[in-house]
Amino acid sequence: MRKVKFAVIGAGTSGLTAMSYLKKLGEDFVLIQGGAYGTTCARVGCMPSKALIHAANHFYERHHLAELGIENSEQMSIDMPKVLQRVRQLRDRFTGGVKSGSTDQLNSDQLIEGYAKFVAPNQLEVNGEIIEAERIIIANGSRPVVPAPWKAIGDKLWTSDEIFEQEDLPKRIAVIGLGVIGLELGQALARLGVEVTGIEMQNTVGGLSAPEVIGEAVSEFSKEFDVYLGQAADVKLNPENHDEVAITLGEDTIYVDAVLASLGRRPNNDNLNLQAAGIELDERGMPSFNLHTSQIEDKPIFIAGDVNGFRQILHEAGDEGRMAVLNAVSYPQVQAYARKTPLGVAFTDPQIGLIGKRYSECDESKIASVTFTLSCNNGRAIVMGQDKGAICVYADKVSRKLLGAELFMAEAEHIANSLAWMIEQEVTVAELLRMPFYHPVLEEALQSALRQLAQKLYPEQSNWLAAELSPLK
Ligand SMILES: Cc1cc2nc3c(=O)[nH]c(=O)nc-3n(C[C@H](O)[C@H](O)[C@H](O)COP(=O)(O)OP(=O)(O)OC[C@H]3O[C@@H](n4cnc5c(N)ncnc54)[C@H](O)[C@@H]3O)c2cc1C
Ligand SMILES: NC(=O)c1ccc[n+]([C@@H]2O[C@H](COP(=O)([O-])OP(=O)(O)OC[C@H]3O[C@@H](n4cnc5c(N)ncnc54)[C@H](O)[C@@H]3O)[C@@H](O)[C@H]2O)c1
Repeated sequence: MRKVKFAVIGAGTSGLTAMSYLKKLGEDFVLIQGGAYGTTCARVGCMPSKALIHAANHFYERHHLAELGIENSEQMSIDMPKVLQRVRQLRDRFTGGVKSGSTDQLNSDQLIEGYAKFVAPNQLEVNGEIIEAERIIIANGSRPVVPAPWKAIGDKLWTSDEIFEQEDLPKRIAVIGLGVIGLELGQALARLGVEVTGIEMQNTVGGLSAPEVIGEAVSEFSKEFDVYLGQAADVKLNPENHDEVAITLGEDTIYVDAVLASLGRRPNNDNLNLQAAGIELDERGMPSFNLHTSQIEDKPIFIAGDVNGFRQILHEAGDEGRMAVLNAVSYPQVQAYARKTPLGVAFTDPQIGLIGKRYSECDESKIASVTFTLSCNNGRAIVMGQDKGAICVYADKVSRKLLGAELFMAEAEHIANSLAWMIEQEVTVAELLRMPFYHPVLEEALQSALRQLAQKLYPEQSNWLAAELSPLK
């Protein structure tokens, strides 16, 4: 048996953040990593997906160059194996960078390769070895949801773990689940020339909840690939041709060459035998933990990153790793930390930005909201050929503070970040309007939406000409 003060399970973004702090402090720790190194983000997540999207968007631009007077662009062709090879080259560069700055720097006492599971409240077993740790940080991530019956289609079933490994792409792919992964990859595949069928069981895409923004998004994506909403799909091999997958959607059957399942990600806590640590699990198999401390019950055990099932995105995984390690070090004293304003971006074209409270989470009687469509009048969007999409902004009627926004517009990533900072600062709509907006920029669409919102929020304000200026103090 090995005894250590700290054990960190999982060398992903969250676990590495925690480990690096323990290393800096010169603490006695082990990092236990099962599976490939380099983090989900760099290996099969954020980075390879953005590399594929980048190539797809450049290729797709050929359809719009003629209207700018640039000729012959429609004759461009694509070398798919080369596109996929570049994705893997970039992935290797990113994972190499992660590894050289983290796990490669650990000695054999600090790094254990293998899958950890609890055998007692403070004991983990890895490869038959028992590690006794005073404090444990669980950061072992998540994996794609794959319905068991779908596995019958064998290697025609892909998730984000398999897609970037392909040497080439087939003619027809069904993307089932149009959340963030399904939309990002589905649109990229379509832009690379694959016939994509997108299927989503809810009546929305990409996590949007503001009705008019959903409408704009569905209408835009439907121009590039077939979109079926409110449909649960049945997936089987075509009994008459095992080279094909048959997807049943109500009365219809669609035949494809492969299926990309993008149905969400399941926390990996189920491979940890948490019951042996005396941890109670709820009906979904999740432990009870504090979102502000990362602590599980009152135990010296902390849970961070995708495995806690809270917000499965990178900056949250990093924050939770920080919170978990600070509290693991100070245990039994634990500090509660504020969570940051929710912020999500889908790297589609146009992009989706979800900031602050979701529109669907708001009590409509307590908010004022405005939806501004980009086709209305935004000079920069028109010049860029991006005058499509919509912005929904909403604020509390009493405090007049901005509560959230749902964006479907070009380069939403930048406005989404700025809006998250503003909501974090609890600004009112009037305060926001008193900030500078450059011309001609896409932010002017936000300014237009905020002006309309202000008309609703400040009915007493008769002179908006003055209201956008701050008197000199
Ligand atoms: C296709 C895709 C695109 C994405 N794009 C974005 C994006 O653009 N922006 C964004 O913010 N987020 C994005 N994400 C989400 C982001 O990648 C994750 O939120 C983040 O990587 C989670 O980090 P983590 O540390 O919790 O887990 P991980 O990085 O998954 O690390 C957990 C590690 O623990 C290991 N492990 C599992 N079980 C055990 C065990 N029992 N013992 C030891 N080790 C174990 C796993 O093998 C893994 O290496 C994307 C995800 C995917 C799949
Ligand atoms: N840009 C980003 O930040 C980014 C990109 C990719 C992934 N991620 C993270 O990865 C996580 C997983 O992404 P995801 O897109 O797989 O999950 P998701 O939860 O965003 O979307 C899954 C979608 O699949 C649908 N679905 C589930 N079962 C279905 C079925 N049987 N038939 C049809 N539709 C079904 C759900 O209704 C949902 O809309 C997300 O939580 C996200 O935060 C982030």
